[in-house]
Amino acid sequence: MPSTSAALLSARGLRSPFGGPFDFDVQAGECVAIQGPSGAGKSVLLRMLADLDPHEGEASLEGRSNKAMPAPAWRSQVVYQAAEPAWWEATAAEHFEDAQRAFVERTMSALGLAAALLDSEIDRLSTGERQRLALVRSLAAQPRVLLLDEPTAALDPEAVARAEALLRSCLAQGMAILIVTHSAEQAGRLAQRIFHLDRGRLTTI
Ligand SMILES: Nc1ncnc2c1ncn2[C@@H]1O[C@H](COP(=O)(O)OP(=O)(O)OP(=O)(O)O)[C@@H](O)[C@H]1O
Repeated sequence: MPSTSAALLSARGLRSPFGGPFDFDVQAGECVAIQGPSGAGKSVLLRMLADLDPHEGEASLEGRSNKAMPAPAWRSQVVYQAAEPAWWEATAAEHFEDAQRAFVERTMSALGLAAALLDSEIDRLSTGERQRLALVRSLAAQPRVLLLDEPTAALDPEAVARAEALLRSCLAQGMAILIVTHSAEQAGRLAQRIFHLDRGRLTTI
């Protein structure tokens, strides 16, 4: 599914024992939803794109291969958010730089989160609060490409609407988003294209 215009993100022959080869382009400002049964290889695809899982083939950002960049440089621009994001400090606040504070509080407010939650112990937060804070953390990295693995699975409908509005504003600013979602409604609301993955093979709906 490669396209002719310059893509923000490209996959060429990207594959592992768990899926592929994947060949596709995603444009700046485009959202692609990835759907498919449990175990189909959706997370593996995102993790290969973020250079977090071993793979053959390559991913490129505006034509620049991930092989030509140190992994941390690639991962700072192509950010993967796991379905169950990891936290390595006691509070969310400790995961942010001071310079990010204004952005973090603004983004938390957009997601319906009180800034006081930043200083709560992560373990005491609700699953939905942690999930939204993970989205704040992903966005604070200012990625060019955001790879989201079921980012709203734990959220109520109002919180889902807030998260989707935020993602739409990111798309309007030129971010590319790939989102794994089991919700056909969410895919329809957010995505310009839907990829269907089954047993590691990709088709476009
Ligand atoms: N490092 C690994 N070692 C062994 N098996 C793996 C590894 N990584 C992924 N797999 C297998 O690859 C398959 C795809 O896993 P993946 O997590 O991508 O599925 P998924 O489509 O995201 O599923 P779900 O919707 O349940 O999250 C699964 O069968 C999984 O067990």
